[in-house]
Amino acid sequence: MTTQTGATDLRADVIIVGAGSGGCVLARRLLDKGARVLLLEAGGSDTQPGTGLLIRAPAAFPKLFKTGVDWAFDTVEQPHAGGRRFYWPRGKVLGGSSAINATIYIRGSRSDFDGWGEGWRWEDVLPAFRDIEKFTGEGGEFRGDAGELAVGHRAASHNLSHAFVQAASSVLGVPALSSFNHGTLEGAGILESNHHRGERQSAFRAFLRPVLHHPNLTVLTGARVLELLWEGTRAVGVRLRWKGRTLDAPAGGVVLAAGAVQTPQLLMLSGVGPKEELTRHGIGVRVNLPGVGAGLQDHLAVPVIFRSKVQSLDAGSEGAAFAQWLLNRTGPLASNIAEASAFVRSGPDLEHANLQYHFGPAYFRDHGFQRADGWHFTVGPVLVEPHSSGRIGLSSADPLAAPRIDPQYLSDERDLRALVSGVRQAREIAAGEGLGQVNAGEVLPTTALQSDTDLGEFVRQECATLYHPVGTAALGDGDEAVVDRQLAVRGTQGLWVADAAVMPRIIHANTNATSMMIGARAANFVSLKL
Ligand SMILES: Cc1cc2nc3c(=O)[nH]c(=O)nc-3n(C[C@H](O)[C@H](O)[C@H](O)COP(=O)(O)OP(=O)(O)OC[C@H]3O[C@@H](n4cnc5c(N)ncnc54)[C@H](O)[C@@H]3O)c2cc1C
Repeated sequence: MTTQTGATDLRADVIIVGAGSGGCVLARRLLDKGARVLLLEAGGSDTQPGTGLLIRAPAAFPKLFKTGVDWAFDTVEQPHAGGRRFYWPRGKVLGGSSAINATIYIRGSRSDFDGWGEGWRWEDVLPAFRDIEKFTGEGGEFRGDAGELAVGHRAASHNLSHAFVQAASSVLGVPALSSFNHGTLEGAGILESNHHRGERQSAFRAFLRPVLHHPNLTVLTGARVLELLWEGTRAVGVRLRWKGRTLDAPAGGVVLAAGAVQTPQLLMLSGVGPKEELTRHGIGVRVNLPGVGAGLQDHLAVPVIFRSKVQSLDAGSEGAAFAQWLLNRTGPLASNIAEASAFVRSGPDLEHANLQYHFGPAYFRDHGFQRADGWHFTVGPVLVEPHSSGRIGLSSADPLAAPRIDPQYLSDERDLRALVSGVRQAREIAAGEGLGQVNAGEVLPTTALQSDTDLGEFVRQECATLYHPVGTAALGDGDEAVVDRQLAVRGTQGLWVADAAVMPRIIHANTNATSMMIGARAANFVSLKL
């Protein structure tokens, strides 16, 4: 599958590897600055038969799992989480993971970014967030209304989601909020989404599709980058597989935006990474950077599910839901399943809320692969301040092989304790004012499980990724930093990273908005050096 637009040769000022959240925003902002951009995406178009409509219908995202638009990675066995291998979906399509995600739009908090330090504090990143947003609600100093990305409340939220907000705020003693995007992550509220008239707005749809015929833009789909090309320590292009051929594409600079899983893999395949890891796989060391692949963090979610006395989102026929969505872009498929959230501290001594409940007026377990008849709602505690961290390594020097993914889930005891407390609190919320009246009984973990030991075992067996890996090419100043504060790869020239990999510490919320913000800011740094 190929999309070739604008200029037809492969010569560019900048090559961007990966048309995901970071890559699409970066490409658009570089075009705006007059650069010639070659964007290389391993996946295909987002309008392919079989997946195109499922990408556009927001609540259909679980139907995209393990299809052709999903890399469908697996972690290595996780010794602290029942020895399980965790399934990790990642988008392999124009738009990347923003084309298969749950469309929640949420920035991190002021303290998240202040913690990243110089150049990345809240005051530094806020203009970039505002710049990308076309916010449909009440504006104000924190919001942008002139950007490309539709942001705001969905046209409709389920009554159960409103009941959750009421119950969570009264049980947890936190305020009911109209938005989480003002820099503070405390309270309960309906989540904002990236929807436009009932359809998903991926980063590709918002930022690139409108300018696809720009003369300075070439987008190649089905273009798998294998490694970087070098002159000494200067990146001067990439080698790629495209239409069964291996090609070399030169450029004035290269930006990796292949995501937190594959950006470190590409760096290592190109000789940039921890010396021992490269040597083990027979790869020559160009720059010994021990931080590449290290510092991997993710958010873990636990399904706590109840039967509902009122009709839930997933109760009707799938065919009818699809017909309604096709007709006027309303109904269950115009939802994003995780419609509401609440942020709370699992203990009084914590500085920040470390749990984010995701509420869905539906049965959501095992990425949606496991279904159940009847009406349900899910109150899923998600650990947004994990202490465990792992790494991305190589499984082989073969660029077409999947990398070795080891998040080391629950290796820090505090993470298990926080999630167990989250399960207990989810039960309280489900019994709270508003939700208690429609709660027809606990399905998961089941009321039989009450002790810390039993609930701990339940968490180990049932927890799943909330799809937010970050930190594998972290920005900073120390020895473990992979990129500097302008996102340039240390020890190299002409090479940058612009995706979720650069987050030096996972934010306390969903990671898509921040990945796009990183793409937007990267354009400023890269264009200065071209
Ligand atoms: C199922 C799911 C649900 C999620 N839900 C939400 C949500 O509701 N809200 C939220 O805020 N966040 C959510 N996230 C997380 C969010 O989408 C990601 O953090 C964000 O998209 C990451 O952006 P990125 O630019 O780092 O990588 P990606 O968007 O993953 O982009 C990387 C791109 O690089 C391409 N690529 C990789 N390797 C190569 C190569 N060698 N050559 C060429 N191209 C390559 C990939 O195909 C992909 O298109 C979700 C993620 C998933 C997977």
